[in-house]
Amino acid sequence: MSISESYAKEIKTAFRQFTDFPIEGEQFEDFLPIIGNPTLFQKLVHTFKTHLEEKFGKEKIDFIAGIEARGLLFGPSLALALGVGFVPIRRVGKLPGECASITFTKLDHEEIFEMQVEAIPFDSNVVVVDDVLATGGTAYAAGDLIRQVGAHILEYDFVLVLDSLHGEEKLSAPIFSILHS
Ligand SMILES: O=P(O)(O)OC[C@H]1O[C@H](OP(=O)(O)OP(=O)(O)O)[C@H](O)[C@@H]1O
Ligand SMILES: Nc1ncnc2[nH]cnc12
Repeated sequence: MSISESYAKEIKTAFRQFTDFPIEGEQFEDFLPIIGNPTLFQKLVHTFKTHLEEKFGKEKIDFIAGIEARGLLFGPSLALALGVGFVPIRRVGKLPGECASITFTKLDHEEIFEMQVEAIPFDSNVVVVDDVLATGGTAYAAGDLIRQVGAHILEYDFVLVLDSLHGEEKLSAPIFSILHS
């Protein structure tokens, strides 16, 4: 078994499943135990870093953009490991200054996400990160914000993709995921 396969196996085991969260009928995949364990957290960051450096080299990525809430928890660590900047994508009303904005649907409600327009210079190359890709609405919205400021999405990186929800079909940039289920 390769190092990346063995790390992926450990990361998979650490996910916890919660039934009927956040609403009835949903099976929630909780990745927080991974970042609660420094050894696993290192392995998570190492897996993304190794993949991104192999695919894009050390120079091409300008920013990691992390999606609220869980993309904000490991995105900065990955950005630091890669030696690139980190930019947060947050729910409306949390970021000061001029923001790009997008409205989308998440489960049973509407959400508005924002990104500061001066956070990413025109023409920058960005990797968007989050814990889980489910229906793809959140990741699509994040991608729209990146494009609104004239930057490019090199790739979306997830810890887990829920293949049965076909979120990938909504996205117009490549996807990398440590795990699929
Ligand atoms: O692909 P989608 O169907 O859009 O779902 C994926 C999103 O859902 C989860 O966030 P959630 O809103 O549950 O958590 P948060 O309130 O902590 O951001 C997850 O962290 C992703 O951001
Ligand atoms: N099943 C799930 N687990 C974790 N995050 C999610 N976001 C949407 N669906 C999810």
